[in-house]
Amino acid sequence: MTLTRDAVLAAMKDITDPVSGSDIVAAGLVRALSVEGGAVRFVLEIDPAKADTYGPVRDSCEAAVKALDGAGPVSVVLTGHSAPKPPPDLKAQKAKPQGPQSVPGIDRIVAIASGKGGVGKSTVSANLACALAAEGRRVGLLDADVYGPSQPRMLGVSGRPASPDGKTILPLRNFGVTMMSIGLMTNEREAVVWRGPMLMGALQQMMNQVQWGALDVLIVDLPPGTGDVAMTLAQKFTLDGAIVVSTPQDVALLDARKGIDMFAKLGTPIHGLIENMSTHVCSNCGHEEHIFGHGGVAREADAMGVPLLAEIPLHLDIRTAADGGAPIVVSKPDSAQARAFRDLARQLVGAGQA
Ligand SMILES: Nc1ncnc2c1ncn2[C@@H]1O[C@H](COP(=O)(O)OP(=O)(O)OP(=O)(O)O)[C@@H](O)[C@H]1O
Repeated sequence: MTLTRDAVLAAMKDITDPVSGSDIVAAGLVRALSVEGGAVRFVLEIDPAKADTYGPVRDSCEAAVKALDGAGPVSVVLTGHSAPKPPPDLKAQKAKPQGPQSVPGIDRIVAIASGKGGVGKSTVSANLACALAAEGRRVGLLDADVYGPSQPRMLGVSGRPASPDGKTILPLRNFGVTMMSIGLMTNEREAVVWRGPMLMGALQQMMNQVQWGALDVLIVDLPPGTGDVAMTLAQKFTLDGAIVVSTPQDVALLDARKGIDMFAKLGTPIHGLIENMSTHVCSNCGHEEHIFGHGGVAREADAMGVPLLAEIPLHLDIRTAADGGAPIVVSKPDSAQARAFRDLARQLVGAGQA
């Protein structure tokens, strides 16, 4: 049975908001609900001062949704709706000027965004970073997906980053890419309350306290959608450009358009669109088919006057490589699939964008 948003919301109707006394759905706590296949993600927007009270509520939500027919992985994150007094560890934030800043040592910052989750933004980011490294570029990859960090797995790194002096953070490194993930700063099983100031503090820490070294380009893998992280990043740091990843489906394109609009409003140049899961090539017989349609992203790019940077095929090897901790660009560098990413990297380098 296909799981629907309505079924998810109905399942939580019996869970009471301990503050207002009404159910959590009616109290308006459930935000950013996304149901894709069986995977369910949403945030509970709460008063950060009451984070402890809401821990059990979060657990009840997770249990109620998991019990539904067709439910797969369920992720519920607590997030704060009011800005409390900044905690004392945000001194760095106060000292910084207000406008977008560049980061010393980092020549370019390029954000990889998507309107919709699951379109392959992290896969594209990992492969692009590795392909740029193979071109001899000094590349950093910041996994800023606070809701589902995936770069440590994709780049095959584990362990927590060290901070020998308590001030600087030593990033991880593999395949020539220097990598850091906001997700590595939190305990995996801990519900994180990403309050606005905390998010800003975390991003600033990632940019300024991680020892990136000298980089030609820092790729930032954003969370899906047009949320706080993308906006904070664009407002606080000088972004050289954004790349928006979409599948050819109308629904993904609709969201991709929102992403492009957001960057346009924030004054971030759009380097272009990438169509992911474009053509499917059967790994047995080589037959090509267009599972999600084809050419939709090219038409959209044309209509919006932004370049179509690449069409990445939907191929089993891309998924198994990413899941196995060595992106296709590294594990099968001569395959047609890897070539799509390598051409993309060369194109960006040629244009002075990476
Ligand atoms: N071109 C492709 N061919 C085959 N599998 C792909 C391709 N691109 C991505 N995938 C697979 O699709 C799944 C989702 O990809 P990924 O995690 O990169 O998406 P995302 O947009 O970053 O998702 P989210 O931001 O919601 O976490 C992964 O299992 C990945 O391996």
